[in-house]
Amino acid sequence: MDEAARTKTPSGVVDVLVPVALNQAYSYRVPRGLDLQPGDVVSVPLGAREVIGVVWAENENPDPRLHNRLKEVGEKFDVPPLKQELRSLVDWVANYTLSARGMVMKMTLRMGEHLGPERVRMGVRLVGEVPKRMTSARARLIEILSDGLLHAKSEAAKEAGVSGGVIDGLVDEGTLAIEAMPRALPPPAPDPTFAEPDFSDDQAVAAEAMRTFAAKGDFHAALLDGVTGSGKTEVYFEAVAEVIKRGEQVLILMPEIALTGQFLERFSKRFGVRPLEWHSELTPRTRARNWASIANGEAHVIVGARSALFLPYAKLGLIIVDEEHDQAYKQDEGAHYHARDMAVVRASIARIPIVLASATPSVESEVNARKGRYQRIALPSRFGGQHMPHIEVIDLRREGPMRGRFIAPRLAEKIQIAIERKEQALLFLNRRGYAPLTLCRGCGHRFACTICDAWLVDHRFRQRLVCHHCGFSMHRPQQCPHCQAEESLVAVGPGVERLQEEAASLFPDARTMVLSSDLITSIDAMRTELAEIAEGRVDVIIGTQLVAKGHNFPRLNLVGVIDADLGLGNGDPRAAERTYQMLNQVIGRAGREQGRGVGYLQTHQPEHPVMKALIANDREAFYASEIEARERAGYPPFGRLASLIISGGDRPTTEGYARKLAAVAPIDERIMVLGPAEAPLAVIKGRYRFRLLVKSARNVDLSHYLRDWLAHGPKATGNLKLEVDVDPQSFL
Ligand SMILES: Nc1ncnc2c1ncn2[C@@H]1O[C@H](COP(=O)(O)OP(=O)(O)OP(=O)(O)O)[C@@H](O)[C@H]1O
Ligand SMILES: [Zn+2]
Repeated sequence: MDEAARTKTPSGVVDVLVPVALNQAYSYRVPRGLDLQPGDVVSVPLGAREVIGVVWAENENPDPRLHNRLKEVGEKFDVPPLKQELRSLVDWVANYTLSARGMVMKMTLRMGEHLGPERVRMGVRLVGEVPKRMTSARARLIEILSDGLLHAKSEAAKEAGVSGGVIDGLVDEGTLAIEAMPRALPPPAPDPTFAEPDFSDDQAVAAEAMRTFAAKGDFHAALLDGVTGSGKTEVYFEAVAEVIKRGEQVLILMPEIALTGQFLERFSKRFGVRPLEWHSELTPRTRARNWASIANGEAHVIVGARSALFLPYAKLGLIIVDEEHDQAYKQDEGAHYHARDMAVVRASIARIPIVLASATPSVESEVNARKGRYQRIALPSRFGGQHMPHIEVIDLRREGPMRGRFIAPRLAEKIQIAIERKEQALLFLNRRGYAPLTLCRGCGHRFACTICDAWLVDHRFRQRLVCHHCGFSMHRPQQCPHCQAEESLVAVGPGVERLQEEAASLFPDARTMVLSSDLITSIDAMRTELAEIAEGRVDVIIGTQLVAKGHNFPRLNLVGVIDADLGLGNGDPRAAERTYQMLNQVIGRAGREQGRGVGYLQTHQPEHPVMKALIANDREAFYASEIEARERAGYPPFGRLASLIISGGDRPTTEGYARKLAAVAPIDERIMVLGPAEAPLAVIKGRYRFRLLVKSARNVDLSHYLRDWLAHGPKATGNLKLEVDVDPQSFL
């Protein structure tokens, strides 16, 4: 209906949604001669600015008295209109997450400043004799163009450090000629039969199920549930092949850009070309070009971070959410949305299939599969006859390392053996920096952030003490600022940098590498480091969660978890699930291609259900107990949660507002409002934080309840801020 039934706008007024924090669309007059439809991308005046917006609806009954006061639509851009499917998604997400619709819409228009068809760029080429009158500017330019090739005009001028006038002068004299630059070619199409893999028996069954699943069209969801190293990627590529054969587009969502390096290569081995990428580090020009080729249907397969969900696909036929359990899918700034859940919404609106893939499914998806809402496609064993890693416990109460050390003797011994065998070892510790706390041995002074309720983390590599919440940093002083004692400061606890120091002293001949997000300068640099590991040029890898998931390091057979208890017991209802997933994933990096993988868990609580399930490799035990616990407590997916985070510049006002808000919560027997309680991170960036937790039965429309409540409740004025997080993942 979008593209087909194009008629003039009879009322002469359209409602345009603009990319600002507003829910409603504004009315604008349609200038004579312009034909506008819902979905068209237009420019409109907004205050003193001109902004890009999207026609959301025709305004059929504009108020005639307002007509002359309405401003006019500026231009209509020459890009495909946003389809109904995408506009419905925007409405849905805004409604569900209580975010401003304009801000959700804004995510669909992230194409940079270049809008419309790519402009023809002019190039310059050396074609004639050198001129009689030479200047140094002319000489530099001619030097650059001496290869006789066509150079972009603006770039040649920039490189030579000359103005466009110098080029024009030489064109007039016949030395140079101006020609149009050829357009970038559309991305080549992936070939579904380029290199079909030989599947194992298990894989062949799953691959067939994938093809059938993808061929059905219409909305349905599958959980591709396969142990680490089972070949989930190879198997879901079969669904991708099926859909590109039909000429439709595929979106593959990845939680982290760190995972995409190896993925791009595997994709091109299977399909002959690379997929299109979408993430925050694309240059504006590439971003604009990729946006356009997604919108006009030239792009076939798009691999992207969560924001790729809101792109204007011309004919989306399948969505795959890889590592669907990953927390990184939740956006916790601006619109608080969960990209996996919203991907399911998009698939259902667009009536297309969706695959969620994971070795450690979220409890939500596991329950959906158990209840038959999602089709389960399982890969119960590793590819190539490889065994699942064997897991051993190192009980820190009995065989821990000596004071100030973090690698237990037994683990150190095993690493030494691995190094001698020319295998790799991975030490996992989900803590950036050198030490999480610095204190004075003399007076006990602890270094804390001045504006957050947090300790400063010692980063030796950068030589600073850093707050992980606001970025505040300071030089590590020589003496204690409190008691003035010299050389009295000690680092307490380990971070990955400190672990590297220990590894270097234990294994002096080994090559060690630390991988941690704060040490990464660019996506390219990170991909290079990961490739070096995969090639075996590192013996001991020390990393945070950045190395925990998805990677394939052929020579890695030993994983040591330095502090398996780190994520447990902080009162977070998802702590058990997250710890299970994280440890399972990281140990799953071991023994993928040759030899038997072993994981060592250093823990103080080997009897904890999560540790027991991991040690016994008993996934069923974990899900059964976790599902039961959630059901008993009415936690998701058996109930719903939302949190309201109230922050402000001073404690009494903030708490007072939180109390007033809680007091006016509408009474509903299916809903409980808990709090206000001081947030675990009680102060961030000098702002005091309180939380209200709203808990309801599963069948309650919690968004509706919240909207109703907030519409009637006291407003967050002045310095106060209220953030709504429906389906919170983080409880800090
Ligand atoms: N049929 C196959 N033929 C050749 N190689 C395969 C096949 N299946 C899997 N592999 C290889 O086995 C390794 C593991 O596969 P893959 O990374 O897809 O596993 P996974 O299930 O995604 O694991 P994880 O959950 O740990 O990320 C990869 O190197 C992959 O190329
Ligand atoms: Zn801080």
